[in-house]
Amino acid sequence: MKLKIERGRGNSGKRNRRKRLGIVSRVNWEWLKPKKLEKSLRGHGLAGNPYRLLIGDLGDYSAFASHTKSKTISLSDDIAPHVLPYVHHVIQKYGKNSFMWFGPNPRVNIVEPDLMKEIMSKPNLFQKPPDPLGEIITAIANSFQSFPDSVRRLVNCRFIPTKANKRMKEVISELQVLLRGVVRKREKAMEMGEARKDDLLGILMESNFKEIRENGIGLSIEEVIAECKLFYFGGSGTTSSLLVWTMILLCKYPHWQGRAREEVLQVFGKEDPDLDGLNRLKVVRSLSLTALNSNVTDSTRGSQNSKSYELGRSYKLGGQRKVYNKTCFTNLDIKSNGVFGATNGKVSYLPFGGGPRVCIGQKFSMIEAKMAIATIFRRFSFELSPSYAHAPFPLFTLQPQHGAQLILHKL
Ligand code: HEM
Repeated sequence: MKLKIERGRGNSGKRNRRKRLGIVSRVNWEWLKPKKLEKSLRGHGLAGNPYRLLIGDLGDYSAFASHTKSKTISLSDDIAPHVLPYVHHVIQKYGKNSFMWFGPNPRVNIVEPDLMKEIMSKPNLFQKPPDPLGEIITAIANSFQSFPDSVRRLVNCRFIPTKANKRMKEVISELQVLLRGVVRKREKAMEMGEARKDDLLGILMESNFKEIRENGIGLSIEEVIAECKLFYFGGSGTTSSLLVWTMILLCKYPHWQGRAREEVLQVFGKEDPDLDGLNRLKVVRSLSLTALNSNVTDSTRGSQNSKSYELGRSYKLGGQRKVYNKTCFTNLDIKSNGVFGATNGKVSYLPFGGGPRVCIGQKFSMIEAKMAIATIFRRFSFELSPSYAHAPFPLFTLQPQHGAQLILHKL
């Protein structure tokens, strides 16, 4: 009996200690650490709002986003205030060397192309998020959700069982089961010597199989699936979004639409487009590159360095701080005197990212886009429908929020 009482006391003592430790670590995470980071950021010459408990700038971020989501802009307007209104507001208020709070995590805004390039070229100092697909899915999920849920998801990083979240979880696990089945089938085929080597999964599995056989290390099934999903998500929305903005842009500039068509007809005549001809489409390529400039709105790098790092001549970065590496602050525009008129030359041009983690599909996507453009332009001319409302909307890539209503005229 005595033993029982002592054990009981011991357990409740442990529970109390754990509770106290839990409270201490929450206070540290929710308040002390962000305040310490804030002091260090300000000490390095960066400016931003004071940290607000748990929520940081997320309330303002969401309010600005909801406000602009209900509006449309003119085709000649700068898209930055519409696409990333809060980031734009913070930069207007605090300047280029600024930061904002995503919950208790600060993010530094980087808008100068040279600094972006410097960050992207140093993947050991500025790491890509370990799960870029997770970031994309979270971004997509958040943009569909109402503010309190999305904020709680971001702040707590916990699963909140809302209807949308539950459906998202179901879809993700259905996709996982489906893909695992496909990979297992391929594994069996490989074992029987009947493997397909003419698609991404086949090539990936073959090289992985070889690596395991020769060196004893390789990707797990889950990692193979993650790679395939990354390619699928990274490659599908991006190129179609590029095509849509190229067409919208060329409705605004019918003169350039005419020049692109002339080039396509000159190169292919009545023949179907081929790879050799696509490589000769200079005007089409330049126009696509121009439309691309505002395709991907931002990308993120985390900096986990304990030592501080001097970025350009502007400021030092260091500590466990996220770097919000933005690439959107250029306009979807071309001037009549040249296709690169308003995009400040090639200096600010980073649509495929940069450094060793540059987009692996950039050449492929340009071929895809030129093939689609060549096919459409030979058969149709097009103009914007009066019902088109210009509202670029960030969903990893930029999407036309109300669709892209175009009127096609058969040639
Ligand atoms: C217009 C089309 C495209 C654009 C604008 C684009 C843009 C980008 C950007 C900006 C990044 C780097 C993100 C970062 O640094 O955080 C990236 C990475 C990536 N892209 Fe693309 N992309 C396009 C097409 C494609 C296609 C067609 C594929 C696949 C077939 C693809 C596969 C990938 C992959 C796998 C990565 C990750 C590379 C890595 O982390 O090492 N992309 N893309």
